[in-house]
Amino acid sequence: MTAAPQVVVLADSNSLAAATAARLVTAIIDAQAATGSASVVLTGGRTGTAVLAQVLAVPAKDAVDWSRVDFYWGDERFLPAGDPDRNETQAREAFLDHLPVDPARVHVMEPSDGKFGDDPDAAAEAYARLLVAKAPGEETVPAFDVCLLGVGEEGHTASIFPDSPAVHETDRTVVAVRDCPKPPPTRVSLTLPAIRRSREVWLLTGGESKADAVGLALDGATEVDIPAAGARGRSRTVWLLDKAAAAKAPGTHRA
Ligand SMILES: O=C(O)[C@H](O)[C@@H](O)[C@H](O)[C@H](O)COP(=O)(O)O
Repeated sequence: MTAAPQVVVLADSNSLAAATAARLVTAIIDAQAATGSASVVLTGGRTGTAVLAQVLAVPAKDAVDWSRVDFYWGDERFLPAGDPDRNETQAREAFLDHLPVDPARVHVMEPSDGKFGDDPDAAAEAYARLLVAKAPGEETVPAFDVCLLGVGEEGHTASIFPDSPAVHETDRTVVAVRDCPKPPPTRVSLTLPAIRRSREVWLLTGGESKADAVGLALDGATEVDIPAAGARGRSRTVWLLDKAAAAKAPGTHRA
């Protein structure tokens, strides 16, 4: 079992996004210094997208070779390409379109009008095959340097919801998710076994509506009840919170 999660509490949502963005740039610089490249799993949601937008304001971003970063998604809303609600669309607008990334290293989950049409299972299987192709040796998922994840009010992360088929998935690395409580209803998502291949998992969330889920996740809740509790990195798990979301977290030191 990996080390206990670290908890970092920032004053408010703006400082949460800014601090996480700076941390992400440093993590990418460190990864590239060690291996020549970096791999980051992006998340949807307001907090995750705010972090990406803040990266553009990090002076050290120019020390990153953005052409040698592989970008993946933890989940995607299964919508037509370019739909404003797609995580890909929001990430491109906030961040990817403003940096010299290598388009071949931006690994999107297929849209509902893409190669596989309106078949989320086929899109999920294709993404799983991509992960195998990018993974070392016999592994089926790359060892992502950083996996960014949001957290929902009831404890979901990526598109893995409490007591859902996705949270009980132990074999597949990517699944189609239907009838999601959070719209849109159909999504494609990494599973917890895939997320746990990450070197570092960063859960980032703010606001008092998340305080209950955060408190339960950090106080021993099962991943079936609170899927975010099962999102653990192999070497580090960090919860990046604002004060409101940390209000019920056990024993946290507030920045
Ligand atoms: O596609 C999505 O909706 C996200 O992947 C989802 O997991 C999100 O990160 C959380 O629901 C938190 O969203 P907020 O940060 O907007 O509360």
